[in-house]
Amino acid sequence: MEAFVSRKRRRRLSTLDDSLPVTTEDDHNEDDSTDFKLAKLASLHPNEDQPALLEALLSNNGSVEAASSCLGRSAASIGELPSPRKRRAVGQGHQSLLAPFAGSTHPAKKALTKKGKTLHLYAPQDIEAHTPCSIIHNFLPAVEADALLHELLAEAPGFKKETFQLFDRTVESPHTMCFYVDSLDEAKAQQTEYVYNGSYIADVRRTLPEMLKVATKVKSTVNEEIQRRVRTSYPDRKKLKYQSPHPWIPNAAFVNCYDGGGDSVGYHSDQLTYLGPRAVIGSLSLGVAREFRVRRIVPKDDMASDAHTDVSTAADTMGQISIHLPHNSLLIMHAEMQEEWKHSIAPSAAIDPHPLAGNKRLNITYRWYKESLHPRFTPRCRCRVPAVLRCSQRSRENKGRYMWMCHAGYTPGKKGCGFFEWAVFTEDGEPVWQR
Ligand SMILES: O=C(O)CCC(=O)C(=O)O
Ligand SMILES: [Fe+2]
Repeated sequence: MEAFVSRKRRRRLSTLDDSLPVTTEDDHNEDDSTDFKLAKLASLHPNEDQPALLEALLSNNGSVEAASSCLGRSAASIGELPSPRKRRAVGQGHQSLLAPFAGSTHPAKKALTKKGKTLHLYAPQDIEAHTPCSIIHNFLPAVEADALLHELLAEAPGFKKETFQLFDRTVESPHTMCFYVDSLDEAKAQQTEYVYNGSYIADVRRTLPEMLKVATKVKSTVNEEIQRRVRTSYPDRKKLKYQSPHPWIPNAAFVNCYDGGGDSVGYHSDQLTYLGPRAVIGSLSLGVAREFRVRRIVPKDDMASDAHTDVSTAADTMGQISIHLPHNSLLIMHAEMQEEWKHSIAPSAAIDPHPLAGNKRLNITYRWYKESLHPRFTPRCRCRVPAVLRCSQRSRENKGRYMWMCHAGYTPGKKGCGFFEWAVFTEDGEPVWQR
């Protein structure tokens, strides 16, 4: 904090400042620009990411002090804990249906998970009742799944690790991946127009023949599943606010490769920038079976009320659910997933090698890139880079609101401009441009 207080004040940046009310509580600081306030907060809460800091600032009317105490209530309790939290070992055995919920067409009202615990789910009925996902086992005829796996195994040695920025550290994802689109024109546009983590993707490939064939089946199944979910699980049997009423069209895919149990992907929500609100994703697993873990996002305000919650355990407040993803299973992440839950592929101490893939798991996440969210339409930040679309998840006050933000914070070596603008969408999730 000292360093920031004693250093020369930075130039006031306009856009974010305009959207943030300047508080009178912070008497001496009311001239501080928002990025200065963010920097102060970041120095006080190094474990928080920039969006979380910004949300804390927003929901505390721009007061660094109030935002810090809101974020800090949980951090302060670290010292009070007598010992590091002990994780209880969880049985890995297969399970039959969760009897009381079997046959239910509605998601259970009461959370089944508890702080620090992992609930393992295998049966499709349980998965759809307790998570925002549905799963179809043995999705493709066996020969087709094998052909697709062969096609991807031949590609995988050329895949790369993704890099992203965590404050001033550049971090590599602990698995490799590659991006595929359906036409050469689209690949060119992706390489020159679409920005991810502040840079362009150099290696964008054309969807392979087996992938394309399978995409047709994924498309019809995902659309059927969306309709079924609306009928069986959503209030008044209506699609969610901001969810598209149109059929889902898979036109892009990230293919992930996990080579051995050590490869993984940490908890995250998928970027909505080009998919829009309430995105649906079809995720096909091939090769080694792995655990897909999901957990509900808990607003910071709720966590703060738990005296024994610290920053490291906060994520675990509600516990997590592990979904077993065997070879040839299609997982559908429904419209409520990205905004309200996070997901990950957990590292695994032991895996069963697959006859074709050995230690590898290949995964295709089919996505629908919306033309209306092409970067030629979306706002640019002051770094002149298309802004990133995020959903406010951590503060109760702004929960569910969408915002356009400077891409930085995710970009290796870039500092960012602090750009922020609330995003406006129609009921059907189409962007409404304010300019
Ligand atoms: O490998 C998986 O099943 C999930 C991958 C994932 O989360 C992603 O590509 O965003
Ligand atoms: Fe993801």
